[in-house]
Amino acid sequence: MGRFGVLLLNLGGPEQLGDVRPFLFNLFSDPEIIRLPFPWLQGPLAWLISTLRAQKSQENYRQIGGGSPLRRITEEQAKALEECLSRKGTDAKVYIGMRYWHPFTEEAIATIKRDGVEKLVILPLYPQFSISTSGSSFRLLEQIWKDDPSLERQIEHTVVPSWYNRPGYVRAMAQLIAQQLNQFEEPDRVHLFFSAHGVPISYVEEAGDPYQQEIEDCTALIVQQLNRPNPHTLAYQSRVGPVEWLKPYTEDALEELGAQGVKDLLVVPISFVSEHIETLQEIDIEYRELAEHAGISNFRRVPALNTHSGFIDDLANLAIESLESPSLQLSEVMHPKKNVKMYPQERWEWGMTTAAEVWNGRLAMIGFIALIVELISGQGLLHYVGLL
Ligand SMILES: C=CC1=C(C)c2cc3[nH]c(cc4nc(cc5[nH]c(cc1n2)c(C)c5CCC(=O)O)C(CCC(=O)O)=C4C)c(C)c3C=C
Ligand SMILES: [Fe+2]
Ligand SMILES: [Fe+2]
Repeated sequence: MGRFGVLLLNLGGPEQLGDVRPFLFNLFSDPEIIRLPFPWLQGPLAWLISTLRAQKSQENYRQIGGGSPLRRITEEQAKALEECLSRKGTDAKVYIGMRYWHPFTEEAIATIKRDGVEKLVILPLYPQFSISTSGSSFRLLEQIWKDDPSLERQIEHTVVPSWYNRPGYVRAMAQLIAQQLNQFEEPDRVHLFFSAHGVPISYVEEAGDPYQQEIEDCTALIVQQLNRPNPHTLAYQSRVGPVEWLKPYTEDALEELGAQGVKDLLVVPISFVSEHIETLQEIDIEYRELAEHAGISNFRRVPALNTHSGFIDDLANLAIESLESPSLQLSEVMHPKKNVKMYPQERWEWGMTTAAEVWNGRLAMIGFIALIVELISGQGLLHYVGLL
């Protein structure tokens, strides 16, 4: 029997304030996060936005203790998963590959190769698939595989694109919600507020990102499992930049519920399984304040799953099922046969025409001038459009 491995994919987060700028640079350098028509703009824009956004972002990380807890929690999840697999009779090593910060995906693959892993399950810690999250990590892995053909020979891999509909995960979520509901004075009067991380609407409508559908299906499954009379709302948080994102926006939905007279509200973060800046800072501090202003006097939140035992148990079952019957290859996830244009920059490459070349030049001039103005004045287009 060969050596088994499970690679957990996650985003990564700055561990100290000094990491914030380079972390943001890595994030904005990713074409799956900022989709630009011209690849050469990516580096300069990533530098510009990360430099200008760093201060505001650092302030948010300062409010949660000076760094993201993501690495620590992901390591705890990996350890719990490894132990659970072992209890179930499967000896597998669990690795962590972060997309934008340590331990990077590249390092994880180097270790996996050195350890002689022969069967690998690639398991994102995002329950729902998005081009901007799991898709981005899969794309990176595909590139790593292309750059090192020995990986294909050594490792039989299988990819889990998403798992929001796993019964154990849905049960664990419903259990956490029920626990919180029961602590309210009148549990049935509480409004359940599912808050998912947003993505620009063009990801869904133009690029065919299944994210919104998976979020909606996931919410419906959890509500069904919970089987309580509470009304519920689904909204999208953490918008960045000038374009339209999935709606309703969390801040608008909170205002509206406040105006309708809702007093007791329980927020359920559903697109991420660890505590992170957007639960600890954005929900617990920013949205709480906004909700209280809107008249929602009793604002509480369901904790993230972290190492919830039912959740880890389900992840272990999922990993074992995938090891036993490998199914999807990276190439199949990345280039699906169905009619979905999952990876936008491929389209742009096809669209490189003379007209695009002319626009290249014009945009370079506009961008350069805007950059100078912004750097001198500290105010400008990027502030105006909301990227900073
Ligand atoms: C399912 C979860 C996530 C989706 C979808 C997602 C898309 C997405 N994110 C940005 C921009 C930023 N994200 C940032 C941090 C961040 N994002 C997620 C998850 C999803 N992102 C998490 C868990 C975190 C926090 C990690 C941590 O440190 O705890 C940040 C940096 C923080 C900040 O400055 O606000 C940015 C920027 C875009 C543009 C996007 C979709 C295109
Ligand atoms: Fe994000
Ligand atoms: Fe945010």
